[in-house]
Amino acid sequence: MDAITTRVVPNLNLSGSRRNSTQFSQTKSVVSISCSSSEGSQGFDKLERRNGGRGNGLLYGPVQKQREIVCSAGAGTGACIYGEHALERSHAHAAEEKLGVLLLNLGGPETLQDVQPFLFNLFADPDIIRLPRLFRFLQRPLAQLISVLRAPKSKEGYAAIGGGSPLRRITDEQAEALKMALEEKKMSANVYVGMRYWFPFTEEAVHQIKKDKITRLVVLPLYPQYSISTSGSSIRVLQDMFSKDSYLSRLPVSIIKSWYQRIGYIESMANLIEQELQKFSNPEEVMIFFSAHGVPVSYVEDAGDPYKDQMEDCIRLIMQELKARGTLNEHTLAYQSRVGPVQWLKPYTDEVLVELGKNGVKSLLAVPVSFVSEHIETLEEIDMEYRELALESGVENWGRVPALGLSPPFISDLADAVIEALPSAQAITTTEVISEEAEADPMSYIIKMFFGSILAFFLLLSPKLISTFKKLL
Ligand SMILES: C=CC1=C(C)c2cc3[nH]c(cc4nc(cc5[nH]c(cc1n2)c(C)c5CCC(=O)O)C(CCC(=O)O)=C4C)c(C)c3C=C
Ligand SMILES: [Fe+2]
Repeated sequence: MDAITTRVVPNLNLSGSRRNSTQFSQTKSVVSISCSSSEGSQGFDKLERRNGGRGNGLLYGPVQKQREIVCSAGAGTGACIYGEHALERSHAHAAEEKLGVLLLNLGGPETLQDVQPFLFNLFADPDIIRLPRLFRFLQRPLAQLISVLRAPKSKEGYAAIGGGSPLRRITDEQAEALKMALEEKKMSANVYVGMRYWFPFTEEAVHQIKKDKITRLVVLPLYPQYSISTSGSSIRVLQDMFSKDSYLSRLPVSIIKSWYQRIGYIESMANLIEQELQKFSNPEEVMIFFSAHGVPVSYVEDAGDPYKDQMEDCIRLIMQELKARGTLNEHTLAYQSRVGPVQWLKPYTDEVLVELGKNGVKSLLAVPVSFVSEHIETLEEIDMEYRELALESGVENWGRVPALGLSPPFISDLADAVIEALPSAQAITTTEVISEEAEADPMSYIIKMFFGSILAFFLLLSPKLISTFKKLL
């Protein structure tokens, strides 16, 4: 049969109800392209000059009006599975077109000096600290405050793993491996890396895509499950940029929003789990302990983040695969890495570890499941903090599954995901709605910013508040 079978996982409303706030960033001497992320990033211009090679000479432009957009690119939320003929067609496209793959990731500080500006960029993201609209003017002063207070603790963590995050190196290696895997499948493509909070920033990658005159683009966030705080935030930055540029707004784009349900990913995870289980003296007695990065409960309950549902579905699929292979171990899922005073998804990894130890569980295999590279939360939080906690609580045998990294079946499956996504690429169409902030009088924004900064300044000077914050962070 010639029919193309397409399975599209239900769509997400990416625009949600969030609006970007008008952003003031200083006028810079060089503006390669006018990219106005709603959060001017710290370290971006300064390090640009200092390091030259780290970026592309791309700097933020002066004050820009932000517009909310409704995006229709890459219509499917998750995997689109196409029949043979669609694949043939996409190979034919490859002959005429210049294909690009944009890998989106979080980014991480490369040195201890990078930690505070990296944290500023993270907390200045309205998808990370979701303030009510009335208080949005406090986003940047608050990000400054929290990043300064959080930096010492984060620095300790990064110091313990060698003084910086390995994320850039690993993501670059994954990009190279993906390019080769695509070539093996007779698909030639440029693969770009765009980080959300540190070098190379997404804006730099997009600038390069434009320079290279890419004619069709697949966007692949390196997060298996979708969250507003991760893939959602990176995609929003892209939407902002694409909607303001005549070339980018016409470029056919396919966005793979989540891919945890791909059989290649599930099998690769099951392979790693089986390999690590074999290292225990009694593999069948080991509890498989999935530890996912948490998000605040309000993301799921108020903002409709599908992250928790997708995570649970992901664990179900991995366990189903293991069962089919005759691996019948018990398992549990908990959430790690909470930050700040609000409620995060439960159960919390640290609390469950203590409980399991008390209940007599002797062997545990930790499985990081929300990320595909080693990073601070695997190398420091799991391998050091949680391991120690588990051993203190009565667990005797501890193991940890490595992140997928460059695992060949995993990279090969990512290449398949890219090839399958190509035919559905379409231009990002935008319905522009001028946001309230953009419509507002710029003077009132300046006044709000001024008083917000004063407020944040006094908060910063209050020792009592600082100690309260320090306890919370
Ligand atoms: C799926 C993965 C991730 C989700 C969901 C996520 C949400 C989220 N994170 C923070 C705060 C911090 N995250 C930090 C580092 C960090 N986060 C992820 C992944 C997810 N975050 C990764 C891979 C990394 C590490 C990068 C590296 O350098 O190796 C940090 C900085 C480190 C620290 O101080 O602990 C913070 C802070 C929030 C608030 C949030 C959801 C709202
Ligand atoms: Fe995080």
